[in-house]
Amino acid sequence: MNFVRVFVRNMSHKKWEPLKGVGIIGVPFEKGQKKYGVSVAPAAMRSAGLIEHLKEIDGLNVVDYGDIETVSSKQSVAVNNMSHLPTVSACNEQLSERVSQVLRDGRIAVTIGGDHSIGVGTVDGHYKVNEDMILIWVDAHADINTNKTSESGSVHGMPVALLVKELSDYWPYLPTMDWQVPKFSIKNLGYVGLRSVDKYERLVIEKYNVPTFAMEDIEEFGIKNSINHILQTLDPCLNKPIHVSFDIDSLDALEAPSTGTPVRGGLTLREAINLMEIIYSTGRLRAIDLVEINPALGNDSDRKRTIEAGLAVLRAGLGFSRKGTAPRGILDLPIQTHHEEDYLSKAKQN
Ligand SMILES: NC(=[NH2+])NCCC[C@H](N)C(=O)O
Ligand SMILES: [Mn+2]
Ligand SMILES: [Mn+2]
Repeated sequence: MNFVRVFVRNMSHKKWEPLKGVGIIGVPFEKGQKKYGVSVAPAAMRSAGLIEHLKEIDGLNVVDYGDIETVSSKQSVAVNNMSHLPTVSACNEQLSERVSQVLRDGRIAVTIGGDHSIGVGTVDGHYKVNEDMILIWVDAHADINTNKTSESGSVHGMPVALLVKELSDYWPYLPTMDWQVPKFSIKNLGYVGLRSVDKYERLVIEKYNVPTFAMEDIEEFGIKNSINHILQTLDPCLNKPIHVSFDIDSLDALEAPSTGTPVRGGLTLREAINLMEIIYSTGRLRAIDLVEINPALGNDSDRKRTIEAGLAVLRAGLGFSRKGTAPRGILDLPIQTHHEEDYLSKAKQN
């Protein structure tokens, strides 16, 4: 009787078996934009103690899946207004596989970029494992240009448009991208933090009614209501896996100066931490990308501040509590605080 009940419960919760922990993937890649240095971020994050910091989170098991090997593609196909497409494509193809592997291993996939063009690989890899996933794009920018609407020709401004099926007809044939079939629906996308949106990007967001909390909306509703509204809208039954693609430039340029396309007037670190804590607390967060940290930009203090902000965002998304955690095995310890000692010795004296 007991056995049957346990068995049934396990069956119905098959998808939400307890996670084994997180898997870290580094993507030292910068060909999705034009500035030197964003490819250094995974190494900079690692030497700032990324793995150790995450291991300090109570009970979190961390496995490092290493870096994606990024090589310049020798294929010389050119697509109009799309810089380094074959190289971007080759990196994302590998990344997609690695993300799927981490998720299939029962871990949250934490990907450290790299520029935001790597969102193609992370979301593609997540979608292959969880077709019902929802995507929260936290960014100053919408990254939903096509090669026809982009003013920069940089693929880091195009990943969302490459991913969503509703925009597939707006692209020409993209050589080297055959591995990636845009199946993800724009109906499962939400934006947080926008404040630099190109004309056609705005058109797309309005046409498809993408739940969007730009900075002025966050001003009005606060970060907590904003993210809760997005989660409710995309997933009214509150049972879908969540992917957060976090561009460090969503933070105010004062909080995260070392990034390629900074925009003033962004999220405070406190808002970003709160956002990640709320998403973590759903128990459904399955993938985080942290992108666009560029340690080569700014001075030492800029670099340090930006990396620390990135670490704080990741920790908040993975269960770190600002209230602190009790030491393990506390029940076995004789609990006696200094206060109690004082009190007892005073009581004895009297
Ligand atoms: N991931 C980023 N930081 N993207 C910035 C994109 C800027 C601009 N909208 C463009 O398409 O070029
Ligand atoms: Mn971005
Ligand atoms: Mn951005």
